[in-house]
Amino acid sequence: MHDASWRDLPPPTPFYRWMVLLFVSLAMFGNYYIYDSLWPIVDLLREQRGFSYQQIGWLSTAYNVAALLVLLAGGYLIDRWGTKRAITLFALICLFAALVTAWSPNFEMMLAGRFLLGLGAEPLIVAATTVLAKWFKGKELSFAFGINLSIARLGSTAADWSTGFASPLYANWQDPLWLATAVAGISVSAAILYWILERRAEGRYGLGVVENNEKLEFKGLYSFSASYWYVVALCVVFYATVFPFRSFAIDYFQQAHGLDREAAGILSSILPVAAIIATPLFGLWVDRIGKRALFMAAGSLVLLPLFLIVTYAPAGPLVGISIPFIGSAVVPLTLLLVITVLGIVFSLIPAVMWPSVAYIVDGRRLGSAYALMTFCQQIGWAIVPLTIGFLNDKFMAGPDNIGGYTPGMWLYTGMASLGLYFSYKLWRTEQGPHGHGLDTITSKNSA
Ligand SMILES: NCCCC[C@H](N)C(=O)NCC(=O)O
Repeated sequence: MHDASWRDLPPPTPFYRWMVLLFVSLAMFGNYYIYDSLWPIVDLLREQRGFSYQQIGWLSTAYNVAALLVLLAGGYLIDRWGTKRAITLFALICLFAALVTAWSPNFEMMLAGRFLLGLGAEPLIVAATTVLAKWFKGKELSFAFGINLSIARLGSTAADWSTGFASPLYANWQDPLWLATAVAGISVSAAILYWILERRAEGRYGLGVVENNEKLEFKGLYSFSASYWYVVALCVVFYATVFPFRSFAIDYFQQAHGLDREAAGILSSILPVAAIIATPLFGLWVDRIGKRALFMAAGSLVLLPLFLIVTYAPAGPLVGISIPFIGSAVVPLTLLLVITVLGIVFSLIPAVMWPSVAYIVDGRRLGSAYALMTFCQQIGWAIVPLTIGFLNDKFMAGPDNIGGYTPGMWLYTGMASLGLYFSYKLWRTEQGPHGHGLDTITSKNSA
């Protein structure tokens, strides 16, 4: 709680604000790195530990199950402890989770590690959003969110790139996970530095107050409009397609397309790299011209054929990619084009979809609306990796039977068609009398 004297204090200096953004974003960097550190070792887990694809699917789903449980209480805990304690505690949980995942060759232990990661990582993301709202409200909030997401996604990129810069570690499944544990240490250190900064700021600067931020409230669920539910439905199917695809992508590129691990990691990294560059640009563009529902429908349309192109189209000529200090790769042109386009869609849809909620939902219920959307997101994202794992096992997918990966690709395509349907329904609704101006409000004509 803030007393009246807080309002008399000067606002934090820009330097102080950007330092807070940097440390909170570094905490997110570690969080994303640990999550994605598992995907470059899928083949090693199968070869050295005898895991099935479905067990790999469970390692992904365990994260979401924990996130679903903790998201119910996450907002309450952040309010009760304050963001300083909450971020540090959640970063420590992520560190412990990384340690448990790396520790034992036992599947159940690894599952427990991924479950713990879900307990720490998703509320850390919510707490980071709260910090940004507190420090940047009325300033460069959207830009700060963009930077924060880009630094977080650098964590995903670094995990993919570790197949190049840390290639000697990939002789066994465990060493890359120890590296992830070390990166988790960066996350905890950044959280502690943020704590110190905010503590020093108290009594010196007046910070904004964030009320009812990100609290999940099921009451009043029925009063959200049809447009809100179409956005939520798109969010569910979109992330349930892209995140599971990323989880299995490196292994898929190795087994079905014959790439080595380094090349597969570099290829997979194009998706987050494209997102780092293009997400803020799409955000700026859509703010200028509106057409949000149309952009979401266009993104969904572009997504639709990509998994079938990867499966059925000729691989095309080989092309070289070189990333200074990281490594180089020679990959088929078709794969390169598909992953680049997927990266553009992975920038476009999130850049438009998340801010669109603010136009559809009353400001007082925005926190609740976002929390509900994230909750639903986790449900779809929990189910699909398990199903992909089941399909890959059932159809005996592997280098000697690459057709075994095809049912999974059809599942992604089915999800993408649902995304196209929901985004079309959203666009139609927004054209009619119950629209919220998603396609018409721009930075020029908004009040
Ligand atoms: N390893 C990434 C997990 C991010 C989950 C988070 N709930 C989310 O959806 N963030 C938005 C994004 O587009 O990354």
